[in-house]
Amino acid sequence: MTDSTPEKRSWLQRLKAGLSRSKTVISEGLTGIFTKRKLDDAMLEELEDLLITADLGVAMASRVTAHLAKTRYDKDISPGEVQDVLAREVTAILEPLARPLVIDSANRPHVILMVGVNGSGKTTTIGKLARQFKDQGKRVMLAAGDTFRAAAIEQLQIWGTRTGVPVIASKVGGDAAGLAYEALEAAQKDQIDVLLIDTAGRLQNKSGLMDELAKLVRVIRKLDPTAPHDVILVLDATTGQNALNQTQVFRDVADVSGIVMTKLDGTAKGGVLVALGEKFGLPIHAIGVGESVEDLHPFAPETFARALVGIEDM
Ligand SMILES: Nc1nc2c(ncn2[C@@H]2O[C@H](COP(=O)(O)OP(=O)(O)OP(=O)(O)O)[C@@H](O)[C@H]2O)c(=O)[nH]1
Repeated sequence: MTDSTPEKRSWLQRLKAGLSRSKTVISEGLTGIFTKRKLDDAMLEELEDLLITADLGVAMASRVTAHLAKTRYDKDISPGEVQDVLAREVTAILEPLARPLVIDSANRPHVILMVGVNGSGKTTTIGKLARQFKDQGKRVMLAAGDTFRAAAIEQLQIWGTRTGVPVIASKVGGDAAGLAYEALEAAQKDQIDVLLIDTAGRLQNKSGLMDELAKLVRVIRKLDPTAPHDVILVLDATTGQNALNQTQVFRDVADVSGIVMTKLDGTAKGGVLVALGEKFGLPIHAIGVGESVEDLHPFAPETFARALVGIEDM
């Protein structure tokens, strides 16, 4: 696919438009700082503050400033040169983490547990993934494992209808582990390729959440000792630094194997993906740049990095 095809252009434009608020913070900040000709301590300090404000994290901020201090101190430097250094550093951190979700056909089905706080975009992401897998010719099933809220069950059912994918659900207050067991049993019987299990995301009660997820995993392992094959944490980019806390908690309560970051359209906090990558090193499977199905896109680190820092030549 070339850059000029409509599909690539449209998702790229959504990403760029979405990240434009982060981009503006960074690129306008750089233009403000690098007005003087020679790089000095004050400029380096302002740069460090700017990168922290833009949610890129302390580690990235100190590394970039240390690199510039070493290579460019007392030399002329333009905002564009700093943007290039920044884009390269961000790409270097995120490149090893970009990993498309791979469905192993040896797993029958491949079981994906979706975790994350309520409102993070979990259900929407499940719907988008269901559609994408279905379009690849896979047989997909959904399990409404967030049995606490009627709205969560209904929403998953809507996605099921929309994508033509069966949904296993119970009534509100039902046992999530029992439901997951039934779903896996049905999926095995129906020769399903991918089973996506929604879960409740009540962070307020960490030990409750841990018990619930542990029980769910224990129960489905009675049917398939290798399940779940992926545990995907869905994070909302607009929560900024909160996404770091959420990752910490979910990593403690579940064996998170990768992340999807949603709502990168329209936030000034997109830089948090860099801080997340640096701190936890979890694979990044996809990013969400809007509410419709085609807005879930495999993560492209360099494109993301350049859009984030505001390099325009894309
Ligand atoms: N702009 C934008 N909105 C999104 C994206 N992903 C999800 N949303 C919206 O975010 C809201 C919350 O998404 P849900 O999928 O309901 O979130 P959830 O984590 O399942 O939350 P509950 O259903 O409340 O548990 C919905 O209005 C979605 O349409 C995205 O990438 N961009």
